[in-house]
Amino acid sequence: MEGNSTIWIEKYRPRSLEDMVGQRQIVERLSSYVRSGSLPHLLFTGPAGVGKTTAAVALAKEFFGETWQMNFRELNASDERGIDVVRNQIKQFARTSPLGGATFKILFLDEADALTSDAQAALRRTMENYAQSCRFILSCNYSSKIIDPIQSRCAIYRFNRLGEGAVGEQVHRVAEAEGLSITDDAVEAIAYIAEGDMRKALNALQGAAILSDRIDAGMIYETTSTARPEEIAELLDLSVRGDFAGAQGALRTLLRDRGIAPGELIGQCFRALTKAEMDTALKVAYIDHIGEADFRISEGADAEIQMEAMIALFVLSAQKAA
Ligand SMILES: Nc1ncnc2c1ncn2[C@@H]1O[C@H](COP(=O)(O)OP(=O)(O)OP(=O)(O)O)[C@@H](O)[C@H]1O
Repeated sequence: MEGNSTIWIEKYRPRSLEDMVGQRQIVERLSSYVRSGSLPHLLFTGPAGVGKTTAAVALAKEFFGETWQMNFRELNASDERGIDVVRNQIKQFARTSPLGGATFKILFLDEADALTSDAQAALRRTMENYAQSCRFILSCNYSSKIIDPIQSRCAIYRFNRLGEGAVGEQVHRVAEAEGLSITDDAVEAIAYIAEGDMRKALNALQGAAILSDRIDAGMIYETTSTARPEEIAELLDLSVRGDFAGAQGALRTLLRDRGIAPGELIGQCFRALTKAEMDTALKVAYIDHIGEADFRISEGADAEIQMEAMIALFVLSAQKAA
């Protein structure tokens, strides 16, 4: 079956701006460039998997039609971060004339924030010198890492994490196209796991579809090694009630039996806490304990010991607050 051999994020990458889900304001503004036939340099910022590359490719297709591949080039700045990439590849592409009757070319530079500041300074000059023949679309996670003179030459587009509705819509589309049946709970589970990242969402769907063409929430949590939100809520609830043995048992089940990575589990506890309705002082203490454990694990401390220590501190803080 084709679906098993192709990566769905590529197979179902929207081919036009109109086919993208979410990001409506951005899609509308980008479409108006196509209608007017003119394009400034653009800076796309935002988290992974929300449509920055997709929008750049779709924009090029809509501007150039059949000749889009001749007039569009994608480079990833994290492959080569120094000034040479600007001097060689970028300048080389920018200076040559557009083809097939196009009035300019588009260079899409992914992970532009990986460029060194020297490389960014050279890029700024290239953007100025070849603005007639080439428009730049720079993409990055944080615009603060892009030097001001580049930012001021670009129209800035901030891509947000996709909402649960948008993720669900695309998951339904792909499931239908692949002939899968999927429960509402499974769609919800995918949206929970994805945290607004469509790449994560479609990979979770494809991972579960290897097991069966009838997908439920359990399969999604299982194949992505993620705890269910109810399990996290129970862990927190046991510790708030001061039941250390119970919380410790729940934690060990998740870590040892279910094989959930400590980093993932800490992230899930953090997300659950930020939304939880509980005493503010206790919530503050819990978030502080999470930050401490997260930091220590990142420094190389034993993850399981740190997680248990975190639970112990949860219980102590709850007892103090009682
Ligand atoms: N808004 C969207 N609508 C539909 N599908 C999307 C959308 N955003 C992302 N996708 C899907 O997720 C995949 C990854 O998205 P994309 O490459 O555009 O991410 P990105 O924002 O450029 O992330 P990165 O910063 O990691 O490069 C796409 O191939 C597409 O299948």
